[in-house]
Amino acid sequence: MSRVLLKDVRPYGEGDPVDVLVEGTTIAEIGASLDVDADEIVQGGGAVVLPGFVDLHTHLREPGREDAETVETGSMAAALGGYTAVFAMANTDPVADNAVIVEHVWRRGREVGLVDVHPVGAVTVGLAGEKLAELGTMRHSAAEVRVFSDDGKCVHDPLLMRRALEYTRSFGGLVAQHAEEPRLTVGAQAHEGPNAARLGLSGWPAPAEESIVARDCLLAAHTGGTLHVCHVSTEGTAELLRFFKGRETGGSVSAEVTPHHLLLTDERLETYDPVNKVNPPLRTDADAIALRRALADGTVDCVATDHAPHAAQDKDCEWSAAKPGMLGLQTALGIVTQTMVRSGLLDWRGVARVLSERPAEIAGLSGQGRPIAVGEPANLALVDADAEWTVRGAELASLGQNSPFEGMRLPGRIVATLLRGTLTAHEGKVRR
Ligand SMILES: NC(=O)N[C@@H](CC(=O)O)C(=O)O
Ligand SMILES: [Zn+2]
Ligand SMILES: [Zn+2]
Repeated sequence: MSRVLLKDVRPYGEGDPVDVLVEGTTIAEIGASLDVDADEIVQGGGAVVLPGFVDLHTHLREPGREDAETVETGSMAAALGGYTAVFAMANTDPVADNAVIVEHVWRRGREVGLVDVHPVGAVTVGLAGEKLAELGTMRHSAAEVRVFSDDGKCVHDPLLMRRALEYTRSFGGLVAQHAEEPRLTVGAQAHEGPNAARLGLSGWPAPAEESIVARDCLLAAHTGGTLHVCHVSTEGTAELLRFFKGRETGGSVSAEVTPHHLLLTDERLETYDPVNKVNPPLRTDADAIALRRALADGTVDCVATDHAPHAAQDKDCEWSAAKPGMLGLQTALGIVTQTMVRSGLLDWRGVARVLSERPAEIAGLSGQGRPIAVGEPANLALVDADAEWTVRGAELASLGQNSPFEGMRLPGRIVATLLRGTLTAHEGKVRR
């Protein structure tokens, strides 16, 4: 059995440094200055140990756009970012709306072996919003799909959404909704407000998101289904979630916020640089502040990256022609450290909750988001909380280079990532 010794680390950033011995796939011993042999020693230098991160919202672009990202390059980015599990969205080409495609993505993830790649199944055939996909077949495939989403598009037909909630309920699945009322966002290019007006960009109004969130929370309660709200972007959505989560109902609702919606606002649109184009759009300062608060108090359950790599030709063009989306996997921890930890809104226990424990619970992953304790699976991320680094899109593992954080100095560096006891990343390099 292989043994990895993590020297001088602080679980959840608490107490004096200890050593953590990993044997095979599990944590075997935790104690001060362990005197044991190991195949590999990782010098922690006081680094914070957290459970490996779980991303409920990743775009890996395979099949179909392997020029933007593949399961392999996306897995590398994930490992370097501290992730041990990612959920690969279904808006590929062909769409992951059947057992063949989800099994392909699942198998590729296993072959690469750097992170657990869980395919998300489409809710409707071809993401067309007209007919339910074969959800049960995907659930019972080798990929064991549990999370279903038409992300990129909204399941806007309320009857289809109702049926999806009812059907997924029958096998313990959930529907992750991209909340965007399409009639309110025809031609939308930017958050509807003074900045978009001044820049001449057509608006994406907050109620386009909020009206769908309210409707779907009502449907989840009525059907007893499980709803997950993707990339919450407005203060109003946070208020709605607070209201619906406070009600005693049969259904269940969870929500995620992206790192970019925690940090960036539509003030960045001034330059018309399409690296800032994303769906839902960057909003106002007041929204970002409300989202941080909602994440801190649990109204928004977790952080999900919405990692959306794009090929250069889809971003290096005029604003209206550019595709929406931004890289996220390798910068998420840095943004969360900056917006949530440095601001005092979350401690490292809280970071473990929003980046690992809650997403693992929402998706029903039994081996992820576990306590850092003897006998538990060794899915771990080591974080140098004090180190700062400068983001360079070209140096990130993704094929696409569309990072809006280019040139920013971020706190919080991933020292190492372990997937079931095996180092997948160490000192900025992927381990194969
Ligand atoms: N977020 C984005 O702006 N783009 C995503 C789709 C999505 O998450 O809605 C993509 O697939 O590129
Ligand atoms: Zn989306
Ligand atoms: Zn997405």
